[in-house]
Amino acid sequence: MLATLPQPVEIAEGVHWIGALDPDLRTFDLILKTANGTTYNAYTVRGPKGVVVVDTVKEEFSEEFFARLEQVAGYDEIRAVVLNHLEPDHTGAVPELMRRAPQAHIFCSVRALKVLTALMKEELDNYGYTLTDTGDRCALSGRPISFVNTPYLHWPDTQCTFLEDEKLLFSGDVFGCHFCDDRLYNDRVGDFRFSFEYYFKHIMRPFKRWVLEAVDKIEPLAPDLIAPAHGPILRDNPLSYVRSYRTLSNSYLPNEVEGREKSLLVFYMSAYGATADMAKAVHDGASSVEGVRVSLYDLQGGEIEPFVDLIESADGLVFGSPTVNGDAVKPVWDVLASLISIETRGKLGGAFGSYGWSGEAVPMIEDRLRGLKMRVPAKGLRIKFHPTEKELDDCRDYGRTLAESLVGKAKPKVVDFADL
Ligand SMILES: Cc1cc2nc3c(=O)[nH]c(=O)nc-3n(C[C@H](O)[C@H](O)[C@H](O)COP(=O)(O)O)c2cc1C
Repeated sequence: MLATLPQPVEIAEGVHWIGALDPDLRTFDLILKTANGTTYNAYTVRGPKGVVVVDTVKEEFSEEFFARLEQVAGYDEIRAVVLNHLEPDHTGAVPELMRRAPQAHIFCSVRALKVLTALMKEELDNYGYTLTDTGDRCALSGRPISFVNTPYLHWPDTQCTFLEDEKLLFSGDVFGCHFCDDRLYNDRVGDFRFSFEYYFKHIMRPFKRWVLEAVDKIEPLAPDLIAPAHGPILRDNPLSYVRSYRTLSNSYLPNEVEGREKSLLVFYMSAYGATADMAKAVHDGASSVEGVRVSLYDLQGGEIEPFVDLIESADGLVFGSPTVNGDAVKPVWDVLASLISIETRGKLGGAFGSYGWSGEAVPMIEDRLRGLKMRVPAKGLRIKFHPTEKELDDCRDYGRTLAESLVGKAKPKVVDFADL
């Protein structure tokens, strides 16, 4: 039975897990699926001078959290509350905890102040708080603790907290995953590798460059134990999870070797063949530019997931969609929506498509590309119904212009047939 752990669990000398289990959760933060629910891990550290609470739980699990906390500490013993990440699933019980232990001093990262203020509102004036940065050290409850800021893993505010005498890293969402199993430890729970990688892919991947910076700071600490805010506590070979963050981040980094050929992907959808003909011409035009490798994909024939990996390592993306009922077609939107888990800033973008009378699809796609912080160097190409030979030349020109912009021969050219 995985539903409840009645007692706090001592995971190191004077350190207790006092979190909550949520085995029935199937969707997290609207975007993540979880076949195994999740946990909201919170901890206490007892030292000669009192108790530190590290993180809390989602608000609806507060009762469970306070019940466990009360088994290991009195509220008047709590000297500090460390907040590694201020997302509501870890801070839901913080306002009530502070009311019960108003003498406690809050520690969170410099970048967390705005979220802390939003969380506590005017109540924050009642409490003391310290904003931490990498390398800050102090003796909380009489035990040596240092902080490691890990910005953008996965919010600006995130940090890890290192209990030096136990070499225990409280890592917040870093190295976490959505996997609920009341056996708690990585060497005792079921196989959760898929969950760990899925979490990385959807939560950490867009910030992979920040992940690499964080790993550079964490690896030298050589933690003996990693206690994340979700999922199993990593006591068996904890450094392997740190290294796997490095490997995963590197695997998603585009190949930035100077002088390599650029990759341009052309995606399209077409009901009657007009946008398909445009796509082939855009592809041919782009392919005529030396140093650019161009690939053409009909979205009718593919699952989206593998495209996302291709897109991450590509330098440019062009989308072709007919206008249907004043919009671009759903498979195109599906790809564009799935780009939230990857880094698109600075990639080249373009759009083209056939239309009948109003032609909204192309400008709508361009807006989305700009919203993803992509560079749209030439105005998108719209053609009424089936393209003529002359219009196919325009498509080739458009493809060539985009490809030239990719290899630096940029002379952006405005091609607009809206008035045809
Ligand atoms: C169901 C349907 C709805 C359409 N709605 C629009 C529209 O809102 N605006 C427009 O400009 N064209 C509209 N069209 C016209 C198509 O965009 C046009 O036929 C186009 O050439 C189709 O391109 P394709 O051959 O690549 O599918 C519509 C066509 C269909 C079949």
